[in-house]
Amino acid sequence: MINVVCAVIQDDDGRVMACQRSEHQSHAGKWEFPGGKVETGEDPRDALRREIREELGCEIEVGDRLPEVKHDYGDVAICLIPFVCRLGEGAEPVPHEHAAVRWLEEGDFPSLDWAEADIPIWRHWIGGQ
Ligand SMILES: Nc1nc2c([nH]c(=O)n2[C@@H]2O[C@H](COP(=O)(O)OP(=O)(O)OP(=O)(O)O)[C@@H](O)[C@H]2O)c(=O)[nH]1
Repeated sequence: MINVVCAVIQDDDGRVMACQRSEHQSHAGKWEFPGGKVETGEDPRDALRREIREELGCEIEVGDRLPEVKHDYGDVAICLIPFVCRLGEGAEPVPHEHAAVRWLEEGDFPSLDWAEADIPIWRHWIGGQ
């Protein structure tokens, strides 16, 4: 089981950032929350800040942890750990690895083709809003 952290980044209008995996990544074309694998011994929040710097070239403020989702893709099983986040002061995210970035309103979530592990996360998110 691989621990993967992801960021539910909220803006001031309550919209949330979603990223589309690019064609040279696994699960190409699927939408996800930005993040990545936690390295051995790494604090999950530090891992998330590191991944967001790599993927979006910016700083985030990492807040509350949301319920994790365990999902077996067959070739790999992950434990996906989401955190509620905000962009850092003056941050301007630029996708370095993803094919696209979108800011979603509540009604937008069901229309995207999500990575399977992410579906319980956004359902929990919009259920709690
Ligand atoms: N970052 C991220 N990864 C996710 C999410 N949902 C989900 O199933 N994953 C999966 O978790 C795994 C680890 O993510 P990663 O971004 O570090 O993967 P990677 O491209 O470096 O490695 P990989 O291509 O070998 O899988 C991938 O298999 C990815 O598809 C998510 O919301 N965010």
